[in-house]
Amino acid sequence: MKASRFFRSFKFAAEGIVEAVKREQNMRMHLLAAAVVMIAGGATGLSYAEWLVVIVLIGGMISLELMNSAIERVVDLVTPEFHPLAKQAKDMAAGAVLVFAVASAIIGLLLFVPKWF
Ligand SMILES: Nc1ncnc2c1ncn2[C@@H]1O[C@H](COP(=O)(O)OP(=O)(O)OP(=O)(O)O)[C@@H](O)[C@H]1O
Repeated sequence: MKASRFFRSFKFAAEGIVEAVKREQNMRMHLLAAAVVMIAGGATGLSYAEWLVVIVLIGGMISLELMNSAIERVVDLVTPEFHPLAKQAKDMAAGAVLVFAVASAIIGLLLFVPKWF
C-alpha cells in the first residue's frame, strides 16, 4: 500500500472517531469513564501489567462503541421502517457493548479494590 493511501485511510478513521464523539452521547460517556479510570490508575499506582490491562479494556470499549454506532447507521440506512431484523441487529450490537462494559467493570473492581482496602 502506498504511503499516501495509508495516511488517507488513517484520516478517514480519525474522521469516524471524531464523528462518533460529536454525535454519540455513549461515546462521550466512555471517554469520560476512561479519563476517570486513568486518573484513578495514576493515583493508585498501578503496575506495568495492570496498566496494560486497563489500556486493552479502554481501547476495546471504545472500539466496540464505534462498531455499535457503525451498525446503528448501517441499519438505519438499510431500513428506516420498523423491522424485526433491524431490531435484532441493533440490540445485539448494544448487547456486545454491554457484555464488554460489565466484564471491564468487574476487572476494574478486581484491579482497584484490593489496592484501596
Ligand atoms: N428500524 C428498526 N426496526 C426495529 N426496531 C428498531 C429499529 N430501529 C431501532 N429499533 C429499536 O429501538 C431501539 C433504539 O433505537 P434507536 O435507533 O432509537 O437508538 P440506537 O440508535 O439503537 O441507540 P442510541 O441511543 O445510541 O442512538 C433499538 O435498540 C432497537 O431495539
